[in-house]
Amino acid sequence: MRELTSIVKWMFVEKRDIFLSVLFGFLSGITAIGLFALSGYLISKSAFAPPIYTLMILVASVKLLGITSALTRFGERYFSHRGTFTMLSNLRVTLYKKIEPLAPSLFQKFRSGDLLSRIVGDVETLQNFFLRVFYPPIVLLLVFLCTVFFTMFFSIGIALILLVGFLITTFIFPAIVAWTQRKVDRRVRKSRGELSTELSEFLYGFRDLKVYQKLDDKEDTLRGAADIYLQEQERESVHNLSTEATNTFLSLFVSFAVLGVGAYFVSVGQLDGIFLAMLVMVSLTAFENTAAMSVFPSHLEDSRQASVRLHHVVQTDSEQERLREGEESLSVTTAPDITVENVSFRFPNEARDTLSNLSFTLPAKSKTTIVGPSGSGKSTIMQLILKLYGFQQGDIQLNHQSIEHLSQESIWDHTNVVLQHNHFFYGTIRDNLMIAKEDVTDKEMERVLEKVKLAHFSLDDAVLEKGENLSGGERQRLAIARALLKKSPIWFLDEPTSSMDALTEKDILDYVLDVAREDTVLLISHRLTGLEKMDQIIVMEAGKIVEVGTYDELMKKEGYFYKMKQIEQSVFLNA
Ligand SMILES: Nc1ncnc2c1ncn2[C@@H]1O[C@H](COP(=O)(O)OP(=O)(O)OP(=O)(O)O)[C@@H](O)[C@H]1O
Repeated sequence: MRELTSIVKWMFVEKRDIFLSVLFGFLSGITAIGLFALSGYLISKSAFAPPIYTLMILVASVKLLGITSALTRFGERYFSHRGTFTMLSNLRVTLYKKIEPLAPSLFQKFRSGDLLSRIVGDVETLQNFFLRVFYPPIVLLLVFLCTVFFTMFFSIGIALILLVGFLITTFIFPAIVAWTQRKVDRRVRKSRGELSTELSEFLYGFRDLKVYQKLDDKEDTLRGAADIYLQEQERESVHNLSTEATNTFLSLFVSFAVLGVGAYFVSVGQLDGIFLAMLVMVSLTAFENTAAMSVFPSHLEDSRQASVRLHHVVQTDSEQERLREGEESLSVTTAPDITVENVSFRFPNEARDTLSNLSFTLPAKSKTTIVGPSGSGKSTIMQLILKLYGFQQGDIQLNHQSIEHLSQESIWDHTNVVLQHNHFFYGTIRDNLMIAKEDVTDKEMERVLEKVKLAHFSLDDAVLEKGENLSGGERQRLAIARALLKKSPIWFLDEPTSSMDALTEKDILDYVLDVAREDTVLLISHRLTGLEKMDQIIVMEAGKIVEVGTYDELMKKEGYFYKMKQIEQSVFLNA
């Protein structure tokens, strides 16, 4: 319940619609009871042939109550739905704000399908929280208290029957149902998450599954997950329908009890017979509203589980939260120096350190390359400087400001980043370039495209999702074009030219280094060519730095770098 309370706090920012929904719900419930009570009284009274003006007043009142009831019902629906949509948007915005700083470590904890099912499905589920869980019981309680109070003027005994019936249908029965509901709901939710996970894996991996002829196996798994989900949904529907039927039976039973006991009271002279039909109508109408309580446990449980799952996604320890609150902005106008001091890092749930005791400095405006075998931790160090992961030991400073105290956004703001895999959005070349800078002109973009040898594209050319219609080298050049437009004083380039031919690679890297001559550049590279012009080369192996120096120094030393270079040359000559 703690999770539900905190999620509700994010949702219930706008309180006006909540108040209006309760008010109109109450007015609608009470006027509906008034309408049917008066109708019952009118029928009984007509049997005694009262004066015509009495009938006229009664008929006019019935009509007035009918119109009021319809209008207030409309008001209730209008405000409750408007409130629900506002709450959902509040929830989505708050959730996004909380999730954003947690990426990419979030993918460490959740598979993407599961995450999607939580962010979309569970948020959607919570739309029922206000509509079916929060305000209907408040309205029901208010309407019932007024009804019981009204009935007391005619018969205390019947008022007591209504009260007992109310307690059973509104509290006792839903509480029993809620107890069994937990298990049913948990199974539906679990199977939905599994189906969503399988489906997203199937879609993402479709091409590879096809090539490796494993499509049928995966389809079977997917069909199995879908069947389980359907079975669980069916079980849930049967459970909900039987709950609804039992609740209706109990409500009708109370109205029969009112009729029977009322008839007895009339026969012993404790109740005027003219009010009997009215009291039965009151009971029937009042218990009509308790039908909503039969779905209350299922929606409460749904909302509770959805909030637990959402809470789990955005959970951060309070220490991290505190640090985030005290963060400052990185303020640099020229290229800063970057110092890494005794940094050790281990990915969550991993047994061994990925980086151990790393120390190096990137002087302001310097050009540094990190080289090393695959898996030695080159990309990881870049991700730590970008504050995408928090490290366990050591410190990283930008211009002597520890990144622990700097906000992620301000670091990214001052950095041009080209990663190994860059994302491209469905749209045009222009849309994909404008992510770097919104006020960039077409001329600037065309110039940059030309510099990265993409002049054959126009800004209006289509880009498919994830850049599917571009070659690997074109995707990398487009990512470099994006970074060039950003014009920030720090450059992080993670194998930005690995899919390009040697000539294009050389031309583009030369151009980038020329543009970045006044900036601090960190380039991760697999290839050991063209490193002569770098100010320093850091050689890594198995998460440790094994050598640092200029190209000439490292070659002269004839150590690890020298050996790597020899191997590369021999592979090149043998190819
Ligand atoms: N999200 C992750 N969770 C757990 N381990 C990871 C994660 N990402 C990378 N690793 C591991 O950390 C180590 C270093 O990875 P990293 O990507 O930094 O290597 P790299 O030197 O950049 O390799 P490459 O040249 O192949 O890109 C590898 O052993 C890798 O398996």
